Amino acid sequence: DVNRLLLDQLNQVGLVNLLELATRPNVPRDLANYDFVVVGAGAAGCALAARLSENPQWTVALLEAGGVENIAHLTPVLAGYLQQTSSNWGYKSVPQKLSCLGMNNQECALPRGKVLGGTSSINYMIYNRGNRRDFDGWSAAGNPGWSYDEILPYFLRSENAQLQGLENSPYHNHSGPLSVEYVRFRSQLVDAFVEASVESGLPRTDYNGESQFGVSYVQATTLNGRRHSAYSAYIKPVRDLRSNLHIFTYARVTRILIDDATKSAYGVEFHYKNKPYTFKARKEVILSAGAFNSPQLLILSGIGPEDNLKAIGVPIVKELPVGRRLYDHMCHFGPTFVTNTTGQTTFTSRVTPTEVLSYLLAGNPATRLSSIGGVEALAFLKTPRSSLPKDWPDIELIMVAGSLASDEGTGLKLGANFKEEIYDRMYRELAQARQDHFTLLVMQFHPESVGRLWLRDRNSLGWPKIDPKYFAAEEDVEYLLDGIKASLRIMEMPAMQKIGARLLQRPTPGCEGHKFASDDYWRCSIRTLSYTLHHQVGTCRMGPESDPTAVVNHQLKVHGMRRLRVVDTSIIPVPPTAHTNAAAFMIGEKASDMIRSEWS
Ligand SMILES: Cc1cc2nc3c(=O)[nH]c(=O)nc-3n(C[C@H](O)[C@H](O)[C@H](O)COP(=O)(O)OP(=O)(O)OC[C@H]3O[C@@H](n4cnc5c(N)ncnc54)[C@H](O)[C@@H]3O)c2cc1C
Repeated sequence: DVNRLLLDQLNQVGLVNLLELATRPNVPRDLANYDFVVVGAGAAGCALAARLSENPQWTVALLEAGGVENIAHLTPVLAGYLQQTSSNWGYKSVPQKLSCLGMNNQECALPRGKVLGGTSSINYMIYNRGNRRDFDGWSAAGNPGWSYDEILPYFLRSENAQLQGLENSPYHNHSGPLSVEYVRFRSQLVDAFVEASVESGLPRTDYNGESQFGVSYVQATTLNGRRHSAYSAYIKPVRDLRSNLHIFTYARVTRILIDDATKSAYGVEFHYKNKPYTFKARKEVILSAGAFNSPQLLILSGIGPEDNLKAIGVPIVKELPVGRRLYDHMCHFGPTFVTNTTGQTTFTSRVTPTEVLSYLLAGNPATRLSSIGGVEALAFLKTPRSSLPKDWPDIELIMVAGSLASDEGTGLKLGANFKEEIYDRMYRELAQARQDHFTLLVMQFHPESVGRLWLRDRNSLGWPKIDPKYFAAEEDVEYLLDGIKASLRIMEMPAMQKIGARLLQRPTPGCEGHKFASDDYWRCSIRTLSYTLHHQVGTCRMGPESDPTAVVNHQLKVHGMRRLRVVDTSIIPVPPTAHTNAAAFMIGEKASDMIRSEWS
């Protein structure tokens, strides 16, 4: 019927969310009581709140600092632009000495989602779970319940896979809330890359299946070519059906309320439209505010390292190493290769009005608009330097049908804080000539470098200080160098020769003193074009009480505290062999079971 059709169309373009905000603002009632107060509607927070509210006896408040998604969030090709919107918290690192030399003021950009859906609403939508050994390692480190065999059911529970050829795989489920599909739009460049990878000896693989090792077209958290965020997957389908689930946007939590005598959390303070409010939690307060904001909230509430709490004048409730460890996955943004093809690189300005109409109105999932920011394939490799077991990759190549030139310097360059001269001297000409090209981002999975996060003052609306210390360990650069060499070997394969793929002959600014493409040139380039894939973990590290680096235990309860958990990627103890969004959903799902079994 016409109304339904109209609603469907409005939904497609994200307008329903905006209307919802205008017509149904959820105004908080001061001092309201809930069973559970969940802070942050990101990947883990949405999964958790949706699962907890399945029990009609329990009331759940989900508090989110940001607003709602719109058409830009839903359209995968625009991923790179979202970092410049108010849906990004906009964090930057403190100036780095050994990395991000190509960024303004040597500050690495550290985007995070600030919107219903959190970072799952602004990320690049790559769906990737990790290696069996990652989780077995968590379990062996004193975290019972987190081995691969025990967490796989939670990855599956969240997934609704529409992956051709994997219909019968025991590693995929087809009935969960989160849609996972292959990106339908594919360039000739990715076909050549996959073929060349196979020619170089890599097997074709399902990197979320039995073995990660090899090459695959990318699996994405999209539904019919549109972003499927935590909000779209978990909350939207149920929010009108559950009167026990209350969702508040633009609600910025500033402190956890704690009874000092019993060390029990009993509520939160937050700001809504510049006014302070309090919510009480009868059962638990759960922080799902992400790898930067969950530790910030703990420290603001007196749970953190003694020196930091003393320095900012917050009374100590519990001394814990909050923020003391910060891991991430660092990349080299490149190498970039030009090709003899035409019309294959994802230039956003090349999107035609016909493609837009066919995507928006006919819902065609196979247009350029469904490309997840140009990412088309992943390859998981081992470098000769790795001493890890043979089935545990240490490098990933992320094949992107473009570069900073794809949006002519209007999106990614600004989002990542690249200096103008990087764009001018390496990419501008590619954009002007609409020269076909692609980039292989080379990412290291298991870095030795460890950063940290702390607070400079007790301003609850301020930014945490973040020093990721990328490449403090020299060895990390050597891994990426090996990864770059592996990518160059793939370029020598016949499938790459067929499309005339050759290294872009534009030296990285600042590295001209080294012979182009020599080892020292690449080492310099790695420290200059240092690009994080935003997989920050470890700031509220999970581990047993005996572990001096641990903040939460295996049930995600904050050590020494009662009725307080952290449920998000900050609990991940070491960087996984994966991008971190899938793990966030898994953590939300698993936490909901732990909470259910405790309170039921
Ligand atoms: C640009 C970018 C691209 C990425 N691409 C990928 C990818 O392709 N694949 C992948 O697997 N991973 C990717 N990641 C990483 C991945 O998306 C995140 O690790 C994951 O989504 C984090 O989930 P989370 O639940 O831990 O936190 P988040 O999703 O960040 O959720 C935290 C939520 O808490 C809210 N919040 C924070 N503080 C407060 C407060 N004080 N009061 C109220 N609310 C608050 C935030 O606004 C946010 O909504 C990317 C990340 C970024 C930034």
